Amino acid sequence: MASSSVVRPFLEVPGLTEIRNILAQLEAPIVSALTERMNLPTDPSLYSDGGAKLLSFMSVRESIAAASGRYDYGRLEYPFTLPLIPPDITTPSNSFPPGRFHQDTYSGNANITSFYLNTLVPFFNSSTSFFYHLDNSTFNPDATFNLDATLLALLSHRAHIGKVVAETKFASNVSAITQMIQTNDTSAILAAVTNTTQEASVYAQASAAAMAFSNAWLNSGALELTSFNTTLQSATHALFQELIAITTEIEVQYLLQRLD
Ligand SMILES: O=C(O)C(=O)C[C@]1(C(=O)O)C=C[C@@H](O)C=C1
Repeated sequence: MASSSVVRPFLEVPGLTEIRNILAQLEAPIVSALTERMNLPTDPSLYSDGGAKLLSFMSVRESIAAASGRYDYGRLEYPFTLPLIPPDITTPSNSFPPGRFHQDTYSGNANITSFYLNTLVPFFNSSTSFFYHLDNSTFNPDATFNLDATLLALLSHRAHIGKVVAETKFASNVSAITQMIQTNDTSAILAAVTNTTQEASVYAQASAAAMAFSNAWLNSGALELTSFNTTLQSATHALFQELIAITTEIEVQYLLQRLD
């Protein structure tokens, strides 16, 4: 992992249209993982400790992932259980011109974990499992935590792409946003990064993905209630609503530190 003493590469961020395409490409994997997870029964004891068991499961995976560079500079993947990469510091000899990625200290992972445990886990109440066990057992804690970890990593990656969304917005509106940063005007920054038309299009795409996945599961003869479609739509909507809020907060926090 890069450290603050190592010279970091100059990473230029893509334009807004390209980044929105990148965000859109994460919708199907997220809804797919959500659909899978909703079709595994949940032993309530797995989460009765406020998520401690899940985080301890993830910490082992994240240590292995860190060793292979998953959380390195510019990867836009931030661990839930390990220290974060040190921030960039702008100096006269090491300037960060608009359009160049600038690492800050903020992570949205605590918000993602709390949303996951409090809002999404209650949707995970399937009584059947797609794992077939000859002894008819349905509980499978390892498979369950694996999907949780996969889904959480996808949500986190998607939300932290907000850092490059923020950078590209900064580059296209430097003087106004610089003034907002200098006056610490969080509400003006929030207004500058919010685009409700784009949010509506994210909801529509996520909803279309949910429809396609639930139809695929139902058509495959999966042991699903016919209400699965509606339940998946509700979970998907709740998820994307929160994901957009967390992405937006990551954008605001990134900009507040942009000139540091
Ligand atoms: O596409 C943007 O402009 C973003 O800032 C990303 C995003 C999102 O999370 O999808 C977040 C906030 C905006 O209000 C709209 C969409």
